[in-house]
Amino acid sequence: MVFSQPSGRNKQSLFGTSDDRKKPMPTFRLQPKSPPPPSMPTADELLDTAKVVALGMHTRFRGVRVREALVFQGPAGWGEFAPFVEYDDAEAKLWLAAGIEAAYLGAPEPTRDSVRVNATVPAVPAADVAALIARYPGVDTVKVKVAEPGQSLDDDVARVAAARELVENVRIDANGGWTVPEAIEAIAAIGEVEYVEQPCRTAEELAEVRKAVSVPIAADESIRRSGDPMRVAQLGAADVAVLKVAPLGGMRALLNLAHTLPMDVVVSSALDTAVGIAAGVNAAAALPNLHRACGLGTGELFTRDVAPSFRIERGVVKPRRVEPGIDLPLASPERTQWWHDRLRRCHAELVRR
Ligand SMILES: O=C(O)CCC(=O)C1=CC=C[C@@H](O)[C@@H]1C(=O)O
Ligand SMILES: [Mg+2]
Repeated sequence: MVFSQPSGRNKQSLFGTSDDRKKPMPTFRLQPKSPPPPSMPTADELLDTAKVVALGMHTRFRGVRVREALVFQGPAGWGEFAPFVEYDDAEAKLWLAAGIEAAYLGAPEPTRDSVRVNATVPAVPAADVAALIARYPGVDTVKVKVAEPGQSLDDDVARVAAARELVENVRIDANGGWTVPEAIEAIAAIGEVEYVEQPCRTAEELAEVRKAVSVPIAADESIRRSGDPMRVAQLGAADVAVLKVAPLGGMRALLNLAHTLPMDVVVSSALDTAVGIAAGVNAAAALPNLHRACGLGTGELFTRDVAPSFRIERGVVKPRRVEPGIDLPLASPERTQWWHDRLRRCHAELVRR
């Protein structure tokens, strides 16, 4: 597989271009007049510069206590390969495509020089919310996790109330944890929010909840894990699309999808290291329209990152180049081997496409 060199707005990715937005799903093709394209990097080339890191977290987040990631360097910068450990190769290969895009093609053309971010509050006790939000100077939006297994609706109501006391705009994320009746009951108990992200598991359930409540509904897993991101739009299941660079296969794939979806988008992290966050910030900075705060402040959840976290000032972050340091918190030799093997399998799947 080959792809073209970066060349202004017509840069191409493994999965599409940022300005050829009529296509419903990104496709790979060459530009006839561009300079001879470099080869797709081999797995050996990627592994030559690869570092596998294990980053501690302040609080457990989506069941993760230690975030593992593989980062590698290419001619355009650093890329990240960090699909969650339970994902199979068919899903994980998109994350590799995103990392290769960042390291070998670089960022799409920006349309803005800063991106508004939200604070992210894991399913912590209400008493801990203020200290978490304090890590996000100047933000006007907080995303609060709800529907955590083992917790009650009262816990959710208390956590959201604690966030509301500090920040004007609150959104909640249930990660598909409610049934339709539970979602309707919980939304009534929690009250006014900016939106409810993925209240239930399926797009059909999201559509049902959306009909029954007045608060906006956002789709996350129904887009990034469904195999058919347009289904949410066809079913009228959401008002907002939460888009993540790595699960969608790259910055340009995200831009293509944002262009095609008939709704507001929010760019969010996939619990990325600073390398992956850079790709998220670059994608958000390249969107022609962006009206809501983005979930790109998750560097604050790590005790240590591969490079200094994106500094949040007055509620915004700015695109920047990220260079991992030399003194990294490396994973064990066994885990490193596991990630190398996984990268080789995903690379083989990408080449086979
Ligand atoms: O959107 C945010 O504020 C931060 C990112 C975030 O919440 C997530 C990142 C990674 C995995 C997910 O479980 C989670 C989400 O569901 O949106
Ligand atoms: Mg979510």
